[in-house]
Amino acid sequence: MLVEKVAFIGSGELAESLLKGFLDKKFIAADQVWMNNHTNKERLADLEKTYHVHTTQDKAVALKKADLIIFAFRPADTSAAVAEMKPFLRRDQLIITLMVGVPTAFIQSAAGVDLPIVRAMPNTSASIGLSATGIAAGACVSEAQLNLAKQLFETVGTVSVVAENEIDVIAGVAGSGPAYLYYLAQSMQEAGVREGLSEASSALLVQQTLLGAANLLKQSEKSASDLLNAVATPGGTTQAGIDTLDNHSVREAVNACIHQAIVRAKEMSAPFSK
Ligand SMILES: NC(=O)C1=CN([C@@H]2O[C@H](COP(=O)(O)OP(=O)(O)OC[C@H]3O[C@@H](n4cnc5c(N)ncnc54)[C@H](O)[C@@H]3O)[C@@H](O)[C@H]2O)C=CC1
Ligand SMILES: O=C(O)[C@@H]1CCC=N1
Repeated sequence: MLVEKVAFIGSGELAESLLKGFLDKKFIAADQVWMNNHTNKERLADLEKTYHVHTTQDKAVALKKADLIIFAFRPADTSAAVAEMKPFLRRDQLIITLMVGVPTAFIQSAAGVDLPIVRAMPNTSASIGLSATGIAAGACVSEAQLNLAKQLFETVGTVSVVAENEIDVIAGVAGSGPAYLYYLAQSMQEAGVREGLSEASSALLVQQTLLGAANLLKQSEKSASDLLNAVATPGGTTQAGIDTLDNHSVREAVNACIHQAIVRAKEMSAPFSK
């Protein structure tokens, strides 16, 4: 399946991360892309200037002849956005929806048409081709359409095809996941500075440490716990640090963090599941 025209409805942080990744990997060319939002003309002008894509505040223009439509607005804006799009949505268009907590069945029923809708949960690392994305097929999606969505997200990272009820878990682990690591990076950088490093030096050391550890975790045959043990010389500095994390119940905190993110996804889905 070839894609002729892609419309992004909603042009915020995630839409830009995906756009950048898709263009860099040449899955689509800039002149095949229409970016839309409903109020922020300046944002559209910036995107047009940076990526040379088409932009429009008119949904009819964005959606006309679009064969791939990406819903990238916030969950709370779903009903209004789908109502605006309703006259222009057709069964031969593939929709990819990114909103946390919004089931494909809700969009289907709000649109009033049997639309092929793939639910996807990528993360912002798509901008550099390193997203961990989960995708799930809605009721009317053919195998070819699911494959197209898979191919699309494979251009910007790894893809796990899951059942739709697992998307909330993927949101909690991988959609929000980069933020947990940025939180860790912030904390490590601040600690480095507090202990006497310059801001620049601490930032570089932390960036490279995270990058090296992530690459090794991906490339090595060893598990995270084997790799941890390889760093922690018995009686050494690492063990002193890890014992302190354990004393502060950081493992439990990470579990609770992911659990709460998933609970929030479920809370957010409540208005759409009635
Ligand atoms: N930011 C992230 O890392 C991730 C976000 N998501 C999901 O992606 C969606 C977008 O998130 P962000 O990009 O962070 O939000 P954002 O707030 O940066 O962008 C939302 C965009 O939607 C536009 N919008 C609102 N109502 C609209 C309407 N009626 N018609 C057209 N455009 C409209 C806004 O103008 C804005 O451009 C959310 O639903 C979120 O749950 C999913 C995975 C990761
Ligand atoms: O924070 C959020 O709600 C969105 C969904 C996953 C990542 N960002």
